[in-house]
Amino acid sequence: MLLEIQQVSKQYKKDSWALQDINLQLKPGIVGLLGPNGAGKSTLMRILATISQPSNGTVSWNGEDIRKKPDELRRTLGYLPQDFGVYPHLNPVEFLEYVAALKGLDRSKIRPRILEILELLNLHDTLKRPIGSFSGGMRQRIGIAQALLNDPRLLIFDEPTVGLDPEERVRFRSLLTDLSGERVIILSTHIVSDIEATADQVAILSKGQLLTKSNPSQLLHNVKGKVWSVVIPDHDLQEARAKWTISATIRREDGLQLRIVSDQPPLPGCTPVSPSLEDAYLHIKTTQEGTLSGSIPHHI
Ligand SMILES: Nc1ncnc2c1ncn2[C@@H]1O[C@H](COP(=O)(O)OP(=O)(O)OP(=O)(O)O)[C@@H](O)[C@H]1O
Repeated sequence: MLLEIQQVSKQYKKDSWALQDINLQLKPGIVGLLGPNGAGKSTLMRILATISQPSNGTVSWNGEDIRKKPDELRRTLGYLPQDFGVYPHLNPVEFLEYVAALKGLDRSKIRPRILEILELLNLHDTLKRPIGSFSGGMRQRIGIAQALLNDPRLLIFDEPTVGLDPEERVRFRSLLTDLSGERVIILSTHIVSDIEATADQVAILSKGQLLTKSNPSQLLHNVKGKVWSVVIPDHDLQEARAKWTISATIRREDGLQLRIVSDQPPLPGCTPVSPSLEDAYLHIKTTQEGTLSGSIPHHI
C-alpha cells in the first residue's frame, strides 16, 4: 500500500501557489500533516481525495495515477472534509445509509456495519435522534463514522478534532491507533497535541511548501538543548515576543514564565527544559519559513 505524491503544485490564482512542489511517499501508518492556517493542508487533502486536481504533478495510489483511475482510490477511501455537512432531519442510521448508497455499498450488508461504527463512536444511544439536534462534537463523530463506512485503506481526516471535547478527543486518538495497521491515515491539523499522541510520521507544511517529513522522535531530537524556561517581568513581554520564539507563556506571582525555543540560552538565568513536539514544530517553522522562496515551483 503506497500513496505517492510527486511534485504536486496547486494554483488557485495567478502568481499565488497554494501548494508548491510537494513530494511525499506514504506507507501504512499515521501521518500528521501540520501547518498554520492557509499552509495548504486542505488543498492537499482535497487533491488526495480526488475532489480537486493538482495544477502540476501526480498522485498515485499503489502505482496507479489517481487522476486517470480515480475510482480505484475512491473505492477504498474514507474522507472527512473540513466543512463536513449533514442532513439535519435524518437520524444517524438514515444518514449513514444515504452516504453508503452514494458510495455504492451493498445495502443488504450495510446496516450491521453502521451499527458497529455508531457503537465504536459512542453514538449508539442516539440512533433515533435527528442529527440536527446533535452537539458539534456528536456531529463531528458522524463525520468520522461516514469516513469509516467502507472499511477504507486510505483515510483522510481534515481537522477531525474540531468541536470535540477533551474526552471525545482522547477517544478519537485511541480509535485512530486501533484503525492504524494496514491503512494509510492522514490527519491534518494545526493542533500539535492531536498528532503527538498518534502519528508515527509528521509532515510540516508552511506557505504551500513542505518544510519537513520526519518521525516525532527525530523532530524532538533536533530541538534537544534548544528549549528554555525563564521568568521575566510582565512589561518585557512585547520585547521578548519580538526577539524570541515563544512556545508558552504562564502567568506567575513573580512575573511571566516563558518557554523559549532558541539555539543559544536566550537570557541569563534561563534553564533548559525538555522539548515537546510543539517546540520542535515552532523551531522548524521559524528557522525554515525565512528560507521559503515564495516563487513558482522550479520544474515549471
Ligand atoms: N477555492 C479556493 N480558491 C482560491 N484560493 C483558495 C481556495 N482554497 C484555498 N485557497 C487558498 O490557498 C491557500 C491554502 O489554503 P488551504 O485551505 O489549503 O490551507 P489550510 O492549511 O488547510 O488552512 P486552514 O487550516 O485555515 O484550513 C490559502 O492561501 C487559501 O486562501
